[in-house]
Amino acid sequence: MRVAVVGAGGVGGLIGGLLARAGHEVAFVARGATLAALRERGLEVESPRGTFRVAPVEASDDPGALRPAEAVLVAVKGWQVREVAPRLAPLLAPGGLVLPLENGVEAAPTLARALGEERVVGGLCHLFAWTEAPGVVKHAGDLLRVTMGERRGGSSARLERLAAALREAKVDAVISPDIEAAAWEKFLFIDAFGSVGAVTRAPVGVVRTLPESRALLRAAMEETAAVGRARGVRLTADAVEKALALIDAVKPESTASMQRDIQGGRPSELFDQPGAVVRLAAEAGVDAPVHRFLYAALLPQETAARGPARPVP
Ligand SMILES: NC(=O)C1=CN([C@@H]2O[C@H](COP(=O)(O)OP(=O)(O)OC[C@H]3O[C@@H](n4cnc5c(N)ncnc54)[C@H](OP(=O)(O)O)[C@@H]3O)[C@@H](O)[C@H]2O)C=CC1
Ligand SMILES: CC(C)(CO)C(=O)C(=O)O
Repeated sequence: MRVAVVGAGGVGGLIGGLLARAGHEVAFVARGATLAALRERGLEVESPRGTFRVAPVEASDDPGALRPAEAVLVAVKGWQVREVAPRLAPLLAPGGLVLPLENGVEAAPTLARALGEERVVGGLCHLFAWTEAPGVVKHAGDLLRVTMGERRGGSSARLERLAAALREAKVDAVISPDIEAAAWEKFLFIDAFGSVGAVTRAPVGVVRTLPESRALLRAAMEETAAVGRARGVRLTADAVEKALALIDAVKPESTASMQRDIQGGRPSELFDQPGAVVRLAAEAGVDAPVHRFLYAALLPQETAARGPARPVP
């Protein structure tokens, strides 16, 4: 299968690298130091599912310079989706699909507005990966799952083909009957994990153990679930309990990627996670005081990292 991966960072480098190792034809949209490294040395992946190098690597910073693909995997940060979406049309082969892998719940609608509803499926991933150096990706732990689904619900032949390719690549591919609910389930987990982690500056083992910070985690999750339900998302009654169980299953020293970006003084997905909850709550007429606090408390640091310009929602 020919696959294009937009963004060769933690998620895109790992999944694209594994697909290439399994014999699929993979092209990357990358830029700057990452593009230079891919062209000079190829892509290096270190994962419990194998440590290997892919070389040569087909890569460009211009989506129009790459041959179209049957599947386009979008693995940039949430705010970067809005920047790249209008440039991706030339990457899509006739009948090709776009799969977003971002945290948050806005990547798929953003891509659908830019590329057409029919082109875009829903998606998300569960894994811990990061860029060690440009073109060098590390993956830790057993978790390596991609969940996807047609946005109108259920599966399709095109998703089955992509799932088969991912499984050949040793990625656990799951097709969800309700991808919107699956995305919100991940969202209420990751937003609370990252936002409360960033505000407390503590790893999950500390946050989940102190009763006061555990209560904040739960309150954030309940608020996000209420916003989702007000918007018609079919979250199960035990969605918050399931998200808390996931928090309890994570290694105690873990932090979420948004939290690491905030603590590292880098631009983060603040506007795509707690900022999005505040925005989506206002649209749905739901009060979201916990997220208004989390967002306000983290905004000065985000502004310092980005300068005064905010990404356009
Ligand atoms: N890392 C993880 O473990 C997980 C992450 N996620 C989610 O996946 C998404 C991606 O995260 P992650 O992989 O960690 O992010 P990274 O920052 O590691 O990777 C994103 C990559 O996309 C590149 N990029 C951004 N814009 C462009 C562009 N216009 N053209 C070419 N390349 C571009 C970036 O380049 P540059 O460095 O130049 O900006 C970077 O290499 C996020 O939404 C995250 O929340 C979900 C589950 C787990
Ligand atoms: C917690 C984790 C690794 C789970 O997939 C994640 O999504 C993130 O850190 O952004």
